[in-house]
Amino acid sequence: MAATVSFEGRKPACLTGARVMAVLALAAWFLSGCASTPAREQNAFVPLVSHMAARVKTADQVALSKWDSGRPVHDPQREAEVIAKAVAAAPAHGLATQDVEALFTDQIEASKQVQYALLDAWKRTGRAPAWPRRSLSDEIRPELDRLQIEIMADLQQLRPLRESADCGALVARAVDHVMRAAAFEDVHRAALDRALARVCIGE
Ligand SMILES: C=C(O[C@@H]1C=C(C(=O)O)C=C[C@H]1O)C(=O)O
Repeated sequence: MAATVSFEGRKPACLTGARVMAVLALAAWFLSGCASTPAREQNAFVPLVSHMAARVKTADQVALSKWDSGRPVHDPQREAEVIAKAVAAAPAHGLATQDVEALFTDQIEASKQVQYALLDAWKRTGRAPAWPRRSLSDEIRPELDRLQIEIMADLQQLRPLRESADCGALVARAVDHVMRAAAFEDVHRAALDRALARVCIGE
């Protein structure tokens, strides 16, 4: 046999049964660890973080629409509407109006952070990407309204956990999970951190 010939009849020390078993066990342990990583990341904050990330990502389309229309990033009337709608829905979700006002102020700030960053980048090159255009009033804002409803429902579910000692760590892990799954860019990640600023209570 080739192996016998090449080792001149001696069984190589590195191929003892015990060592083979040890290597296999190590591989199984390593693979089981890899396979279970995403499951561990499925903590209770993942839905909220996903919806907030989707809201942050929508800012790409908002920025593009504003590039085309020349409208300012900051629209105080729309912001007041967004916050008023969320605050009106707060009692039905068992949430304090001040809490909801703070959380949606953060969502809006996060959106503007992305918009300013993208518009600046486009100004530097003198052009915006050739993405398909979507209407701000008929498509993008209604999508933001839908995400607002999802975010409110998530917040209702998370009420006790938001006050727990490990809230910050759970949120941070959820961010990592969502960012990896969606392959977002640095600008979105920074804005998502901004959006999440007041999710944990009593930090
Ligand atoms: C998203 C927009 O841009 C800004 C961000 C808003 C938001 O995140 O809801 C609201 C108004 C604007 O200040 C928009 O104009 O619709």
